[in-house]
Amino acid sequence: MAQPLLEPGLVVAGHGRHVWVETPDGRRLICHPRGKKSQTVVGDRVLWQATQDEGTIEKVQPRRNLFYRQDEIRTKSFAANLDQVLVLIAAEPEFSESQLSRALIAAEAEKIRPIIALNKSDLTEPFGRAWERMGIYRDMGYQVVPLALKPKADDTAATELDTLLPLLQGKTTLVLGPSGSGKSTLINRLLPNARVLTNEISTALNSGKHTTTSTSLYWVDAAKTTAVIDSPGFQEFGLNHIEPMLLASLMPDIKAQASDCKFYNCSHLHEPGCGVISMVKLGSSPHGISANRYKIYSDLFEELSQKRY
Ligand SMILES: Nc1nc2c(ncn2[C@@H]2O[C@H](COP(=O)(O)OP(=O)(O)OP(=O)(O)O)[C@@H](O)[C@H]2O)c(=O)[nH]1
Ligand SMILES: [Zn+2]
Repeated sequence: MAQPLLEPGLVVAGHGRHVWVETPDGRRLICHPRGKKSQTVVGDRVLWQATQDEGTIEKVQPRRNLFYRQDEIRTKSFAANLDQVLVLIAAEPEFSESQLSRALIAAEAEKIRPIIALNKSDLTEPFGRAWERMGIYRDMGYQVVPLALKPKADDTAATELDTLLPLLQGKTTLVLGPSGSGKSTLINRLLPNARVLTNEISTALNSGKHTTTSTSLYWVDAAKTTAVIDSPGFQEFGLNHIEPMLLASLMPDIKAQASDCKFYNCSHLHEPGCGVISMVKLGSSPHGISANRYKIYSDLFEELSQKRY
């Protein structure tokens, strides 16, 4: 008997154990994983085999990287093979530096370039304050892009996406952002049909039973070279897979001082002669570490030390 034909595909949406796979010629079909253990996530390149009108995933190609999210109970992978992560925050509501730092650490851990976009530049005063708070992140080398995705005032000049679009071109970008930062506005501006697609995906994957939104990959251009991945409604990134002793190397401001420590295995929490601790005292002077960032470091170190599973 001839070997059944395996076809290539890209996972473009996932919900529970069912995924939507897109074929190179643009067809989309529901696929189920083979066996209980195997798991596929959005962005996975797979080989699948047709079964009646659906498919079975036979093989997941090796991943370049993998991103995690976490809820109260467990950590789950949810997106793979990313070129970059766009962390969207806004002048209002005031963003949490802890949440921002966690997103940056998650990206660093997978060696994915993060871009920070600060939305609502039309809100002059809060934006000015927020832009200032971003100063230390710019000093760390992160690119921070100002945006006005949907200004309240009728200021059309400010609505341009010109600064952002070239950064997305030809890449697969995971868009992350806290509620209210303008993520839906961004997705809708990049792809006016996204909402329609979301409904289509929910219907396909849930047979219309309920409409829990899922992580989805959208093509921004007709040639399918530029993609954004949207993962609605989640707050926490899975960081539990990170060794606490690696944390400093994933935070550029801490890392820059960690070579000055007396002990090679310094945790930068209490050791004498610690290069990091001495720089915290300098606050956010050019080479200092802000008290806020150091607190984020020590809190997260503690968290990662406790939750080892
Ligand atoms: N002033 C101003 N308001 C904006 C801008 N971009 C988005 N908004 C508004 O901010 C609010 C939140 O935007 P959404 O796109 O719904 O934000 P979201 O991140 O998807 O939030 P959730 O729907 O809660 O996940 C909406 O009222 C938008 O109209 C902007 O550039 N300037
Ligand atoms: Zn140290």
